[in-house]
Amino acid sequence: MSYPFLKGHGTHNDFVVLPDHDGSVHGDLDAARVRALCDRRGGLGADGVLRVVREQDRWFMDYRNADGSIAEMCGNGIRVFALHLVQEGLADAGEPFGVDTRDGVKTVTVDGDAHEGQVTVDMGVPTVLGETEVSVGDHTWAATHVDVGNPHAVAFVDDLADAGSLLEAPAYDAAVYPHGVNVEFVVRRGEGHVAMRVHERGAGETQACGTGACAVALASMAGSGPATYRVDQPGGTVTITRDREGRVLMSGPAVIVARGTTDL
Ligand SMILES: N[C@@H](CCC[C@H](N)C(=O)O)C(=O)O
Repeated sequence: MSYPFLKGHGTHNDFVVLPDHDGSVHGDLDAARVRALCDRRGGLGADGVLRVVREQDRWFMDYRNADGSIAEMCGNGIRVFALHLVQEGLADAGEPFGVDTRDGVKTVTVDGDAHEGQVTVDMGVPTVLGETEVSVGDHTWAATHVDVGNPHAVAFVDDLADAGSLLEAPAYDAAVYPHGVNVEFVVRRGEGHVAMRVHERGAGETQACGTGACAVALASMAGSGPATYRVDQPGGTVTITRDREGRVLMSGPAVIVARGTTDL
């Protein structure tokens, strides 16, 4: 069976987008199909899949990692998802609208010029849950446990190269993260400015992680007042702002690079 897809990315964290408005095309989307779509040699290649579903009066982002696992939320994915809706005339640029996720409804705004693909997402109020540890080989770092709807461990390192090749998942405390964890390695670049690498649960090292950038910014901010951080990643930069109420806004680019059909 042939069905439509799009390919897009947010700071080079890339996704296959599957329009499935009434759930009739991919209602049975299983892990094996997700893995086939995300396969970088035998498939379309991506870090994850975004299934676009209409539920009652809202759009639902059904997010899957490249290994077929389900995650609660994807920060780069939701920017691509929102841009897709605007480009298809299903939502308006310049107007905030809600996108449902497994972590609840997020309010997104695609900038007035949809071709620029700059999207802001209200990520809610992430929670800093305390200290833990992560390891790569025989190197262990203290890390901050941050819940951005999905789980993160943020480790400050002397040099981003200290994390090594990241071909393997860093070791973590399974009692703290019974469902796995996304691990960010961070260095400070200056006032309100950090750089990071990430090893994502279910996808390996990716070029960027939106929820990870929020976790990193929160772990970097002193106190609890308003603050803005620039977060550089191998695939690009996002801006993270915490407001007076502790809500976190993420702004960054989104791009749709291809549209087609696939038999996968
Ligand atoms: N790349 C995403 C996060 C995707 C989910 C993550 N791998 C998990 O399993 O929690 C982002 O941009 O936030």
